[in-house]
Amino acid sequence: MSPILVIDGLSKHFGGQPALTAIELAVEQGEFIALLGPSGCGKTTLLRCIAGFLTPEAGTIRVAGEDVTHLPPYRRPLNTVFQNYALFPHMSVAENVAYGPRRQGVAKDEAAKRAAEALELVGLAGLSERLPAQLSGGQQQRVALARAIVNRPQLLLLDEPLSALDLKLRKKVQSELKQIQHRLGIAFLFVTHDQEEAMTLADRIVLMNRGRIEQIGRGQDIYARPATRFAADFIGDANLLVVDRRGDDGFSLLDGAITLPAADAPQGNLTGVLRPEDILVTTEPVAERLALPGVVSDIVHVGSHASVALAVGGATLTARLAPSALAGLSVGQPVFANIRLSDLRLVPGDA
Ligand SMILES: Nc1ncnc2c1ncn2[C@@H]1O[C@H](COP(=O)(O)OP(=O)(O)OP(=O)(O)O)[C@@H](O)[C@H]1O
Repeated sequence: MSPILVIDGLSKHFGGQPALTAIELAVEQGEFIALLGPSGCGKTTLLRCIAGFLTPEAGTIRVAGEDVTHLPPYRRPLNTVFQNYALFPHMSVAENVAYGPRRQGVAKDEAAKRAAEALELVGLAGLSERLPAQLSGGQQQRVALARAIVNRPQLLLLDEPLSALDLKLRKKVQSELKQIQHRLGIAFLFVTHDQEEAMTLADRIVLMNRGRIEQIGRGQDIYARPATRFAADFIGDANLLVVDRRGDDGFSLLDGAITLPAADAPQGNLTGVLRPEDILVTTEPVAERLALPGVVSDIVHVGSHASVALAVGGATLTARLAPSALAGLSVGQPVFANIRLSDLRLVPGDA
């Protein structure tokens, strides 16, 4: 199967400032992709270039094998669900969904049939005669989705479609959205700045920073093997440590820096990434780990686990502990932070 979307060397500037730089991306048919990154990193700009609302200065965009870079939005075989999915308040749900096909000249009966099918797909078949004001926020969101899929696009772009919903409803609509996407079998490109949402929904995450792609991969793979300091910090919690090459053969934590044998460490500035759950906190040193003596400086209970701050070797490390491992620990207590070299990931850039 050839990819549904291929982006090659895409760049976009606003007033001389780069908003997107050399973007390369291929999305497979039926894939759920999350475009994730902090505010201002270029997610919406990338989506708008794909939709055709912005023209890039360089690069190409291919959808279903066709170069659409210079086609107007309505000629592209895709559709977009926007953040504020304004429905027509005076039209019924069914009329809202049939509106697009009707405007394209589809006969009334056929448009109504397509709208009914789209509403069936999003699970709203029973509510087609209601007005938008008679629906919940989540149901309105599904009407917006039905409107976007009524013409069966091959690719659906979604720009933070759940951001107007409160947290509880958002979680519910997330799982519905995933099921609908699966049923439809069309590729979704979903913009979010919420890493948990991206982890929950996406087959693969495209992590963006300052107009560039930092890393592409499954959420759990980016978490386990971040390619950059930014990726390590953005996906999940991380202890980010300065790496110091001492040239001796020891691995230790001294003066706030991880020291490594020079021979083991790649060239350039490096950050050591250590996940909180990889630190074992004990009162006695653990064999076959580097047992670093330290003191508990804080304990914070976070739902199902506790976050324990440790003053160790001039650095503060955060460990994640299950409640059972907490027994007997208190602030000010001397402990050992036991770590393994194999759990330390070295990424380019300063800590
Ligand atoms: N029309 C515009 N004119 C000038 N600068 C713009 C325009 N649109 C976006 N930018 C700038 O381009 C950069 C990327 O913006 P973009 O909206 O793509 O970010 P984003 O990742 O979607 O952010 P958010 O999560 O806040 O929506 C930002 O620095 C933004 O200020």
